[in-house]
Amino acid sequence: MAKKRIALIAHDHKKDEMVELASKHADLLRQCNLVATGTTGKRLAQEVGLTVERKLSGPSGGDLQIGAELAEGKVDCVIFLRDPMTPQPHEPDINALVRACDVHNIPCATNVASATMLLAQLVPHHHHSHN
Ligand SMILES: O=C(CO)COP(=O)(O)O
Repeated sequence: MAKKRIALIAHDHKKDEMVELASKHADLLRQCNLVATGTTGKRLAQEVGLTVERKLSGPSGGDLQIGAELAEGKVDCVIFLRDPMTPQPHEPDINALVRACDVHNIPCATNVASATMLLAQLVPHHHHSHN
């Protein structure tokens, strides 16, 4: 089965949570192709040791780059830890990415609880038969 391509994006106040989430699921994430916005990707590489393709930072267009890939069928799953308490200058870009997920029916988790459930479903478990 082809590797899943997962997009990982977190706003500044959510980056610690993203690093913690990715650390917990590092074994799984290492089996995937990862793409991230600039600063999120940098932290995941430096602090979790993941290999991540880095796009531009969100406010410079990173969300749009990921949204464009997604529209072309190149993204299987999005984890987007948005900060619901802080206005973002690039809110239209954020909405565009989440909208693209809905247009193309791509799973998009916007908080740690849903991200945890999504990741648990991502890779089919291999059952060993003991017959
Ligand atoms: O702003 C973002 C998503 O909207 C995230 O961008 P960074 O990962 O570059 O901080």
